[in-house]
Amino acid sequence: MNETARISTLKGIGEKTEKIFQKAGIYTIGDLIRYFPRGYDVYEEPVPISELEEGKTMTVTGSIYGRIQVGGSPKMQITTVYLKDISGTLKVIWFRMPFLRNTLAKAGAITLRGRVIRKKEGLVMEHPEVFCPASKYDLKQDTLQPIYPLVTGLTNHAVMKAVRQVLEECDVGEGILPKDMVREYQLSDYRRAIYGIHFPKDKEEFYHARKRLVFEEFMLFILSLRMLKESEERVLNPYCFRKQPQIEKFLNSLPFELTDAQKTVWREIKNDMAGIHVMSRLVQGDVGSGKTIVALLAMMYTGLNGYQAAMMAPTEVLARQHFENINHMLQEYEISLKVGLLTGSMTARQKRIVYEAVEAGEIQLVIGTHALIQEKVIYKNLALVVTDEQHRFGVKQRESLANKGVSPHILVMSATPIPRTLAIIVYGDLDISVINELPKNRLPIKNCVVDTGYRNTAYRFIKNQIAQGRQCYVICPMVEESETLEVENVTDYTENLQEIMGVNIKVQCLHGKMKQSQKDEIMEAFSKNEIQVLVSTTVIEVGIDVPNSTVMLIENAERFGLAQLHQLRGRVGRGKYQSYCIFMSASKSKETKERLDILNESNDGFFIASEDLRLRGPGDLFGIRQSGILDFKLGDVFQDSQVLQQASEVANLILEEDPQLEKEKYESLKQQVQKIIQGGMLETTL
Ligand SMILES: Nc1ncnc2c1ncn2[C@@H]1O[C@H](COP(=O)(O)OP(=O)(O)OP(=O)(O)O)[C@@H](O)[C@H]1O
Repeated sequence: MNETARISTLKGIGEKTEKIFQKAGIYTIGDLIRYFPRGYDVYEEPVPISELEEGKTMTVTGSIYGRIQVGGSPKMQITTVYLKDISGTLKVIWFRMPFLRNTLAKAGAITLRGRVIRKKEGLVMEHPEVFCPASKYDLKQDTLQPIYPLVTGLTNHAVMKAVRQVLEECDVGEGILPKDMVREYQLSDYRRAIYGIHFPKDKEEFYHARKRLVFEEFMLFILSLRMLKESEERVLNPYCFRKQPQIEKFLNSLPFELTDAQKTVWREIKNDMAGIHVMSRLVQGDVGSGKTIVALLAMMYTGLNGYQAAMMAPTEVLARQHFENINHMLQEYEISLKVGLLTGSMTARQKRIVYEAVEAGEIQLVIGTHALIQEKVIYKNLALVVTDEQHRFGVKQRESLANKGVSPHILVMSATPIPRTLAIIVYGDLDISVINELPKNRLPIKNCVVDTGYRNTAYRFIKNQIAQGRQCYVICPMVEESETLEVENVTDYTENLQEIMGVNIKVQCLHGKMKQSQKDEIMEAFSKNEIQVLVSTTVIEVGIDVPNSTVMLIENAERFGLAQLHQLRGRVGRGKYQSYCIFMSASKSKETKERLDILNESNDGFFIASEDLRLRGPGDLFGIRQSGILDFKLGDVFQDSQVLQQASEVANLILEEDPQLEKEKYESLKQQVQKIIQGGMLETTL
């Protein structure tokens, strides 16, 4: 019997049963071997009847006391007995098992394992598994019994029986990992791993079995991804980028020096742009780490080389902010490049003027929302597109540009703090740069978590900061599921706060329902310090950069996720002044406190992400899981991040040693990789 044999070759699986197995996706012996349990049931030591607990599955040993009754209807016969031990008596019932009567009648001591429920007459054990004589239970005690995912008609027992038969009669092979690697990483032998995942003797055996299989699963995936990437034809770089002395001059005259991390990333980008192939690079860095300046450098570099660059921002407010900043810098440093803004809310006439200038090449740098790509903008010679991860510059957009005859360099900016190995998987088709340090002049943000009783003190603190020339954000209490209420809420809150702050301080609200032009005006006034306190919903979450703002007061902090709070807090602490974040919470729950304390303790996005993971479990960290990219059969990219790291290292080593997997020892590995690539299983990632 080999792996490709149909499961009907197994004893006891006829045509009808085969169909049921097929519904669960099990066609062959190989499918069955890799039909892993979704959990395990532990057969614990029997307890005295008096210690049984309602709602639990438990085990008791005793002897039958009194008569064995079989009643109910002919269709639903119910067998009822009483089991007795020295601590008490328990009623036990079985459904549709009248034949048990004979076994039970002859039994001495028996062991029963089943769910305990409460009925009128007291605790009852319903439909338990019978071990007769009681000593039969010894074999099962302390073992882990697999619980398989099931479909209608398929019982756990049927899967267990079939798997057991296969493992007894079939050679499961040696797996795809070469022996030397198994030894080096102290992985379990493949046969033992397969046996151990289905029928582990104990938790340790399960752990080792799972580790081996997860390792294999991750490595296969990463290897396939890399090989696919290698085999893909990368577009040759049609652009000619030369050194631009003006860039060096600009860098030298900036009021700050780039951090080492920024310098490295900038070098990587320059190399890419002058390289053989078109760039596809992700720049990852925590909030405020200085990604934007690197993107601006890349854009200037493009412009100075005689090409056009486009930057797609996630919101109009942000697009305008980038537009103002870059314009300001170009003027200040006398760089003669022209910048255009293109957003959805502009009038048709305003847009047409920009379109024409872009087409004529009079504008070299275009900043905008995704209107940049969606609408019919014709570029004279587009050579760079900067975008953010929310607008992942996917295959589709690339195609739509390619159709217009352009394949620009692509630069994606991301503030999502995910580990590098994971980033390699999530952003499979991009090269990755990491800005892993904050600018030197930064003072760590001082945090505090307080209850609403502290509000007046917080307001006094804000007044004090404003008296010193600084500015503040207040994130308004959230109102669930009602945008209208939320608007009312922000407006009322603002009026109230204005009264408290007095006439010399300008308090202004900002919310998503406002007209774009109004939002722009407010943001501009705020960046000029004509407004001192900005009361806002979370619209300011992404990317707003006003370094003079030093206080962030977040009302109802308990209602936000950790990642979102970290992004919000990232709006302060962006300049040379000491900044503060006040998380105000109306909740007294212990969990909320524990969550907010994490932010109180640390300003590090990676740490916060990992703590978020620890508290919430591998639910949906930053929405990545929702994308469906990371659905592995056994492995969990968050929980098994160490194994992922190792698997990634090994994949690298293998490809370095044998890029085409031609050596004999990699034969089965190669077969699996080809199966994955040809089966299109990686398409969601690329
Ligand atoms: N090396 C540096 N030294 C000092 N200040 C810097 C440095 N690099 C950038 N800055 C300043 O720090 C602030 C934050 O930088 P930037 O907006 O580029 O961060 P970011 O990584 O894009 O942040 P976010 O993810 O929050 O949008 C800006 O005001 C910028 O001018």
